[in-house]
Amino acid sequence: MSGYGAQDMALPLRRVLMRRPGESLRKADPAAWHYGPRFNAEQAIADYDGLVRLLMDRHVEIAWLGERDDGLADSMFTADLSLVTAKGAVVLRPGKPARAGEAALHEAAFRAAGIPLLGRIKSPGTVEGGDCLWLDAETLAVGRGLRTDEDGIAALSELLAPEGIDVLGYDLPLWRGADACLHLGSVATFLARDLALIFPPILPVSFYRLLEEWGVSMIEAPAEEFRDSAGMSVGVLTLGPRDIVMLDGYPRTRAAMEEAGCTVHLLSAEALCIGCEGGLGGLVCPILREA
Ligand SMILES: NC(=O)NCCC[C@H](N)C(=O)O
Repeated sequence: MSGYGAQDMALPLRRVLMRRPGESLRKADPAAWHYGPRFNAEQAIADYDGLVRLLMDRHVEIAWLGERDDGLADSMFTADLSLVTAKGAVVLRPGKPARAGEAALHEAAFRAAGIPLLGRIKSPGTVEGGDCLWLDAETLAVGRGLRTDEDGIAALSELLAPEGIDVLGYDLPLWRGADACLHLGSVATFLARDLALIFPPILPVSFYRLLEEWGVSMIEAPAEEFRDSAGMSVGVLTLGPRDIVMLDGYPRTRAAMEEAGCTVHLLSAEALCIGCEGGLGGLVCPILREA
């Protein structure tokens, strides 16, 4: 497969960029990386392999970023470092300083895959992919918070404007503080173009209004499961419209999605997602989403 372009959050996932955790995760100091008490590197790697099997069973093509012992413990969260458009990849600049070295890995992977580089976010701006949600191919909503800042949003907007893409910024709350990971995608995930899973207590009001304007139906994630999952219950992986992978152990969130017509696949990945403070959706950088 050679196509690229993923300006949509829910079209069928065909091709992705991933990085299997290995030595860098094994050697990670949990306090330095802000990993939680459920962190366990060996279990996280086993959890990750479960996700890979699920994607391979579904014939999703995986382009691999090779694992090296380079100390980039968070680098399995590939969704945060790039956005892939129909015109090429945009390599982002993470707001978490320890992740800065990941950008070069992504650039090299796109070069190797023959995917042109549309641009990159440069200092001083920061943008993380977890903050970026496509409403349609011409409209990108971006959360402005601790990981993505005003300079980054301005730079992304300038880069994408010639492609006819509007970039809209939405303020995120501080929530659990400067060291924690909170993205726009932590509080809203598209399950289909017209359906989103949201966590209302910390959803930006203006973004909520935008979803209403766009006619998006919203499912509210149960608060106690959001809390018990340390905020990871909303960050599901959308394989295709209403075709969802979520963390096992959150039955009320699952039931809410099933009632809205979703097929839900469960993955046991506590050590990986709750331990490493990232959602399932963050583990996959879509290269191609296509009907
Ligand atoms: N999009 C995502 O779900 N990203 C998760 C990133 C987790 C990683 N530990 C971080 O703090 O950046």
